[in-house]
Amino acid sequence: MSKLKTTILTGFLGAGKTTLLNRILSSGSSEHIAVIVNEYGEVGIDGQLVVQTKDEIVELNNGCICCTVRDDLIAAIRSLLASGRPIDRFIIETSGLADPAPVIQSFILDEVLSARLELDAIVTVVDARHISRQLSQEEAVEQISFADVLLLNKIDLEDEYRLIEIERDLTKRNPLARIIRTSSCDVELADILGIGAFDLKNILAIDPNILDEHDHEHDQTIGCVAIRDYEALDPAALNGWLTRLVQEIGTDLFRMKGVLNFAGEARRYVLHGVHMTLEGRPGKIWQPSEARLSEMVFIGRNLDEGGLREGFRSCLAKRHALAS
Ligand SMILES: Nc1nc2c(ncn2[C@@H]2O[C@H](COP(=O)(O)OP(=O)(O)OP(=O)(O)O)[C@@H](O)[C@H]2O)c(=O)[nH]1
Repeated sequence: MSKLKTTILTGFLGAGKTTLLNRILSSGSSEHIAVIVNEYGEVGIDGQLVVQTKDEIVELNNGCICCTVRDDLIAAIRSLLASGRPIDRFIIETSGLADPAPVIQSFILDEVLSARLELDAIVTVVDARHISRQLSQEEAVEQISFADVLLLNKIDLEDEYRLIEIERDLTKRNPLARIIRTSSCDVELADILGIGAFDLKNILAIDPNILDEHDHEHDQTIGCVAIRDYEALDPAALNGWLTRLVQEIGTDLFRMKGVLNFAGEARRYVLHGVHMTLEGRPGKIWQPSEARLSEMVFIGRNLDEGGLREGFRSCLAKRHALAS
C-alpha cells in the first residue's frame, strides 16, 4: 500500500495559511483530502473560515500542535486512518505559533504515522508586510528554516525593492527552499502538492537533535484572549475601538480575528487583524435556527485581558442604544 502524502502548512500568525488552505480545498480536485487545522486560541475561529467541501476537517484548538495538542494530532490522524473514509492526502495547518520541528518528529517517530504517511513537503507562508517584525519570534525563524517551499505572500503590500531584500534574507536563512511570490497565496497547486520535497537529511542538517524528545517552550509573555458574547455589537463603535486599539498596541498585537454579530445585519461579519492591518468583510448569513454569537480572539504580547474585555463590551449595541 503506498503511503499517503502529507503536506504541513505553516507560517506565522496571519501570514495566509487559511487563505492557502481554502484555495486548495476549492480547487475542484476529485481527491479526498483530510485536513487538520490547529489553532492556538481556545475559541476556534478558523473552523468557521475554512470553506465547506466534501473533505474531512478536524480542528485541534486550545493549544499548539507542537506541544499541548501534539498527542491529539497523532490521535486525530490515527482515527481518520481507522475510520475507513476515503483519504488521498493529508494537509495539516499548524497554528501560527507552532515550531514545526516537533510536528515533523511525530511523523518520523510515531509507528502508525511513519508506516502510513509520507511527508511530502513543508510549505511555509511568509507575510511580506510583517516578516521582519515576526522574526524576533523563534517560531517564525524555525518555520522558515524547515520549509521546503516558502510562499512569499502579500506581495501586493510591498514594493519590488523590499521584496528582493526579503528574498535575500529568506535565502540566507534557508538556501534549499524554493521561494514563490504570491498574493492571496495564488500559487499553482502543482508547485506545493505532491512535490516530494521533504528530505530528512536536510532537516537533520538544520537540527541534528530533531529526533530526540523535547517539548517546545513558548514565549510566556505571549498569550491569547478569547471573547464570546451573544449580545449584538454596534459596528461603528467596534470599528472605532479597534482602530484606536491597533494604534495603541498594534506592535504587540500579533493577530486578531473574529466572527461577529452586528445589530440588524443578516450576515456575520468576519474581521482580521495582523498588527496594524485591519480587514473585514461580510460572512455567512445567520440562519433563524442559529444563536447569533460573536467570537473574537486576540493573540499578542502582554495582553491586558480586562481592558480588552471591557473594550469589547463598550461596543455592545445596547450600550449605544441607551446612550443615544
Ligand atoms: N493584502 C493581502 N492580504 C492577504 C493576503 N493573503 C492573505 N491576506 C489577508 O491576511 C489575513 C490573514 O489571512 P489568513 O489566511 O487567515 O492567515 P493565517 O495564516 O491562516 O492566520 P492564523 O491562522 O491566524 O495564523 C486575512 O485578512 C487575509 O485576507 C495577501 O496576499 N495580501
